[in-house]
Amino acid sequence: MRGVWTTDRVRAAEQRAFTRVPESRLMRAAAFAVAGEVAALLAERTGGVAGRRVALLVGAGNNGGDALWAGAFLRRRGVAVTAVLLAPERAHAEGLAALRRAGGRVGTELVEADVVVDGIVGLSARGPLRPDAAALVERVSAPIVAVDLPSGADPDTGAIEGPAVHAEVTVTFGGRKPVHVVGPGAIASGWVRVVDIGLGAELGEPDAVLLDRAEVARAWPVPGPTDDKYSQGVTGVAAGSATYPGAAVLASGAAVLATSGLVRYAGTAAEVVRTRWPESVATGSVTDAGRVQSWVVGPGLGTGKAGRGVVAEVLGAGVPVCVDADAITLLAADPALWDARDPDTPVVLTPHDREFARIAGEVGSDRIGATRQAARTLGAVVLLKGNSTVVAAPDGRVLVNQARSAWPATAGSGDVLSGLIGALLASGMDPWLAAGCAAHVHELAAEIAADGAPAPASHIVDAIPAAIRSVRAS
Ligand SMILES: NC(=O)C1=CN([C@@H]2O[C@H](COP(=O)(O)OP(=O)(O)OC[C@H]3O[C@@H](n4cnc5c(N)ncnc54)[C@H](OP(=O)(O)O)[C@@H]3O)[C@@H](O)[C@H]2O)[C@@H](O)CC1
Ligand SMILES: [K+]
Repeated sequence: MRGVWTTDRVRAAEQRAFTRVPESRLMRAAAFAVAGEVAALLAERTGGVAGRRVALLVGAGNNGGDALWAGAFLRRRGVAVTAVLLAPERAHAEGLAALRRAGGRVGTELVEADVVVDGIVGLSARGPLRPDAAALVERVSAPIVAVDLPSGADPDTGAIEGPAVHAEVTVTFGGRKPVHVVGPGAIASGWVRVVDIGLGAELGEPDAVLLDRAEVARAWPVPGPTDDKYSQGVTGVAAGSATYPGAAVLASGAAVLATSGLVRYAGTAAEVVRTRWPESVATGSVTDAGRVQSWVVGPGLGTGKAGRGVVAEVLGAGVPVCVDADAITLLAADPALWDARDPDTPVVLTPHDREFARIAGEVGSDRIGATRQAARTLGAVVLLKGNSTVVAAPDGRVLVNQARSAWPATAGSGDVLSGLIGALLASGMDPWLAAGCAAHVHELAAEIAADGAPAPASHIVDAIPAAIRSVRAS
């Protein structure tokens, strides 16, 4: 798992590292990596490095120092470097001297450049770009390499509440920060390159993790020679209605394709589900469904009395439950429904922002913090949907699944995700990991289904086997 650390943690690691390595050496290591990335981008965009032009946007702190040192390294490769100082009297003195020694130019006006380096602000960033920096960034048309993070984005939340840099590449040090993985900052970061400048060992346990594809592959249930349809887990799906059977078909289909376990559908869309997924066992009610190892409840269920009864029944069934869509709305409107919950069985809630607001208050700008808090308060795994999906467990663990495209954002897509989660819960997987693995495969299936053009949720279901195959081949 790749880690994500908040700025407090990075600062603490930095202080520990300074007892072994002088600050200036860490800065030069950071700057050297930035220079390498700038040279690679120059070569990719212009076919060469020597003789190309780079402008450095330099703020008042060490982020600007990194940029100035990177400029000095680029001079050695024959690049024409001009530093634009936003706060000339506070620019990093050593970095400035190094750039001047190497033959770099220094000014306060933006010049024509093939690549621009954003050294305006890094870990000490507060709020959006200030007007002078914003005016400068607005005039940049060349691709930008951001030092540590795109200036104007909040390092700890990825929130962008005004003008900000939108980078092609971000070079960061030691480990990812929340800005690189969540919120608009994750998009503004562009491609993120993490460089270990000697901080890695000092960082300790991460605040959040990103699941690697290989980890999803290892966790995904694969039947062994002694397994049968029951030992792989039986997923119950309580979703959809006779009038709106779509959600039932999508959630059941996702569960059918996710594992080799059995799927039992319970609800008024039984006829349609049985026709579309003949391998499932479809009955009219939860009471008649028989034994299951997990329930998925909510998609297309409706928010009336009948839906309420179904939610109460599955919450009291003594098996893990994935609570989605209408079931979340029902729980929010009637907290007494929680009383039906078996306290020993895990619940995974899968809200989008509006559902989250109903059950746990407005998400706000700190998506990781809000999800972690909700998981603790509700005593449930909470999966907050979004461009980056955040999954928090009641014990404080957080994982982030970053989308590579926006294709999953389509009608019915959430029904597919809940079916996948339900099947993994039935297999006995840790609920937090189950939600993370399901989000990963869901996103990949959407990408495969889309293949560059919009794909409806039913095609996302059909792409699940290809997504699992692709994950397992990694
Ligand atoms: N961690 C590590 O191990 C290593 C870290 N290193 C590097 O150090 C960087 C952190 O440097 P840092 O702490 O000196 O401050 P930094 O981020 O440059 O900010 C400078 C000043 O900008 C201002 N400012 C604030 N908000 C603003 C805004 N929105 N728009 C415009 N300006 C704004 C504010 O000044 P103010 O005007 O408020 O006094 C602030 O003090 C880190 O990101 C990495 O690049 C590497 O060198 C080596 C290893
Ligand atoms: K920056």
